Amino acid sequence: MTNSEKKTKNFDFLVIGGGITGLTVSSNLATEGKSVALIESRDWGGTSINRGATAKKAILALSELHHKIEAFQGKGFDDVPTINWEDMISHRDWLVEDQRARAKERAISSGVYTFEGQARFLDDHHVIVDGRVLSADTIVIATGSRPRELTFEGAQFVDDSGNLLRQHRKPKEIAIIGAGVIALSLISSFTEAGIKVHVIQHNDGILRGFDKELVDTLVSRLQAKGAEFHLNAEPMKVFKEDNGLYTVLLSTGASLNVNGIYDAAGRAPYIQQLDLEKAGISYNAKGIAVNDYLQTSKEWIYALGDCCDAPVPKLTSYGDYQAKYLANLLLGHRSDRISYPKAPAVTVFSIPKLGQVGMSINQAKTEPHNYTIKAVDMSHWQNYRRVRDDLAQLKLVIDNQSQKVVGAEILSDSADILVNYLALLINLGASMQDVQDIIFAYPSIATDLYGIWT
Ligand SMILES: Cc1cc2nc3c(=O)[nH]c(=O)nc-3n(C[C@H](O)[C@H](O)[C@H](O)COP(=O)(O)OP(=O)(O)OC[C@H]3O[C@@H](n4cnc5c(N)ncnc54)[C@H](O)[C@@H]3O)c2cc1C
Ligand SMILES: NC(=O)c1ccc[n+]([C@@H]2O[C@H](COP(=O)([O-])OP(=O)(O)OC[C@H]3O[C@@H](n4cnc5c(N)ncnc54)[C@H](O)[C@@H]3O)[C@@H](O)[C@H]2O)c1
Repeated sequence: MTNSEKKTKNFDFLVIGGGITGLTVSSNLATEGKSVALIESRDWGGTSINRGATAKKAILALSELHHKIEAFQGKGFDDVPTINWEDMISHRDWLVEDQRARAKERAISSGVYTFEGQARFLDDHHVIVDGRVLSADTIVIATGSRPRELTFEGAQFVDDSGNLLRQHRKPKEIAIIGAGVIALSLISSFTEAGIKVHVIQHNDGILRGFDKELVDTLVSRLQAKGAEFHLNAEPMKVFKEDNGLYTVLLSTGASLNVNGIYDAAGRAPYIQQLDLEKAGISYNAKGIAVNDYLQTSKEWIYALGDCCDAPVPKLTSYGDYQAKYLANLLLGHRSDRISYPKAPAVTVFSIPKLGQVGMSINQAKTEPHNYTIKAVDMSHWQNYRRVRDDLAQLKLVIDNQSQKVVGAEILSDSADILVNYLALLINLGASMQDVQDIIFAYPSIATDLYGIWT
């Protein structure tokens, strides 16, 4: 240790990573009078605010409007306006900067001591950041994830998918590697702006965890809007041309000429920079190993969010849930193991959106004696017809024994709303009578629940 490293500052809690999970856990601890240090190396608010959901949905706001106006062309709108790409990205910048500043401000106003710089462990009680040594009785790791590293020739030309959303100059044509949730959430925002999008997927499994029929309908819509799917294709080599464009050679023999190529081929825990070995913390390729209390192999060091290997999806919603649990555990408000809600809701924010709650259709199909799948075409229902949501489809998973809905998948512009209503009903165990006993504002997506929840 150097002299400056010897001036150690002690805290009750030390939290590494200022994403949503690190911010929530540290603010909740500080609010109850604990001394808490929070360290962030890049952008306050982490992936979610800067490169994920917030950035994506800022742009989706305009893409959805554009899509709707197009659906009403000749039915109230004569012309479809062109999206001004530069202005749309500025709108994103404004929202992201605003949310980033508020995220840091929220921590400070809760009493958290914030530090900026890359933290790494010196031992199992000490962390160094920007030449300063910080120590605490309890340490929380919330360093998130990064795009998975690609290894083909020219992979250095492939950009982080998050950078797709902050490029001020409009590209003409782009390629995205991977046809998972990130790619499918982003494509519509580009095609609505008139950008040609190539999606490269190394097998034929687009959005693997979702019902194939609904995914195929979504893919047909995306293709009609200007997306081209290259299935059973892998990038073999990327090189930069003299004119600034990139050539992507695919395993199928095809070659693409694009303005940019982006990595949406899965994410990996961002932990290599932490020197975990010095603290004796165990980890694997999926993240830092944790038990059901989110404790690592050192019992006073915890990990949560995208950087840990917990048996749940790596999503903001789960990170936030873990952060609230952990703060309560560390404050002594609870002592039980973490358990996760039985019917979580997720949405792929494409146009139309694809929502899933509770048991998936794929899972239900493997147990036909236990579950019945009911397909409902909602496109002629007034809520959907009114807004020309012509693809609206719902699939319900019904438990044969209880006759209760235990899962659903929805393809619709309003899937995020309906999926959350269904999450409420499934998680609260609502009966048919419970729903009939509520008066919802009529007519709205909620009033459709009278028909769905039978
Ligand atoms: C394009 C995209 C779209 C997404 N959309 C959704 C969505 O719609 N809904 C949803 O629920 N989830 C979504 N996700 C997933 C979601 O963003 C992550 O699950 C969430 O951000 C994880 O939060 P976290 O706090 O664990 O990690 P992060 O948000 O990654 O935050 C970790 C922070 O730690 C910092 N850090 C790392 N190492 C150090 C260090 N050594 N010292 C100090 N600081 C460090 C990083 O700079 C980062 O700011 C999306 C992800 C992407 C990429
Ligand atoms: N709306 C949401 O909830 C949301 C949105 C975006 C991201 N996320 C989170 O981000 C995580 C990462 O998303 P993602 O889309 O990167 O991962 P993903 O695992 O969903 O999809 C990656 C895809 O890339 C394919 N792939 C992998 N290597 C490839 C290669 N060399 N060439 C071609 N294809 C390849 C995979 O088969 C897979 O289909 C998600 O698991 C999720 O937790 C959530």
